Amino acid sequence: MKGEMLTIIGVLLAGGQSRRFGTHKAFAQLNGMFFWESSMNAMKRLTDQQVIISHPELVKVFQQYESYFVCTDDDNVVGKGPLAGMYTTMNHIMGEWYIFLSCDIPFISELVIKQLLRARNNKYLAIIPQVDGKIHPLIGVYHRSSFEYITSQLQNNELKLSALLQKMPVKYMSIEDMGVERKVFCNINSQEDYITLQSNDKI
Ligand SMILES: Nc1nc2c(ncn2[C@@H]2O[C@H](COP(=O)(O)OP(=O)(O)OP(=O)(O)O)[C@@H](O)[C@H]2O)c(=O)[nH]1
Repeated sequence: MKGEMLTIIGVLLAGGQSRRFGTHKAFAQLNGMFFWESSMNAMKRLTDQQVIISHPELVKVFQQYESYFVCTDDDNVVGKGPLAGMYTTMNHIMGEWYIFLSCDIPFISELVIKQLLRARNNKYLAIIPQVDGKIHPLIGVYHRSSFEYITSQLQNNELKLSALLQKMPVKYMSIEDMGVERKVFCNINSQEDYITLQSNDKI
């Protein structure tokens, strides 16, 4: 998998257990579209290569859809949450920048990703939205150099993304900076969230 340096790698993180949701939430739907497709569509046109880093049960399912590169977390980090997916992708696929998106943000839009990418410069290792004081590390753009921080977090078993971001130079962007609606950052964790989403089309 390692090879020529690509510029921007789009990574869909879909290796979670969805314990709170009860079934794999990547395959929940809003308006006839799978949640994972909303994330992929938001970044597809802006990236040189797309990767789905998935749960072992889902690899074959994802492979049916399009010719995305689909893989699972490396054995040495399996069970360690989203950081494991970030590590695995960076370990195998060379890029300068990586867009990491979770698979439970059905309102995500291409505009958000464009705005995060526009903010890239050599001062920051990550560009992350911050909405009403809450950070969204899984709607993020990360530089290749963040790999060493991710590796160190995993080695120390510090698996919270907020802890990772505290160690790196990060640019935080508000909804005003990006010119987008608050709604695009809604994420679905439980059936209750999903029912609310279906009844109101918002949370
Ligand atoms: N590759 C990979 N992705 C993960 C892993 N854990 C979570 N994710 C992804 O990270 C995003 C946020 O996940 P969470 O909602 O925090 O965790 P989850 O396991 O999906 O759900 P819960 O079991 O309810 O906590 C989702 O897109 C998950 O698929 C993991 O171990 N590996």
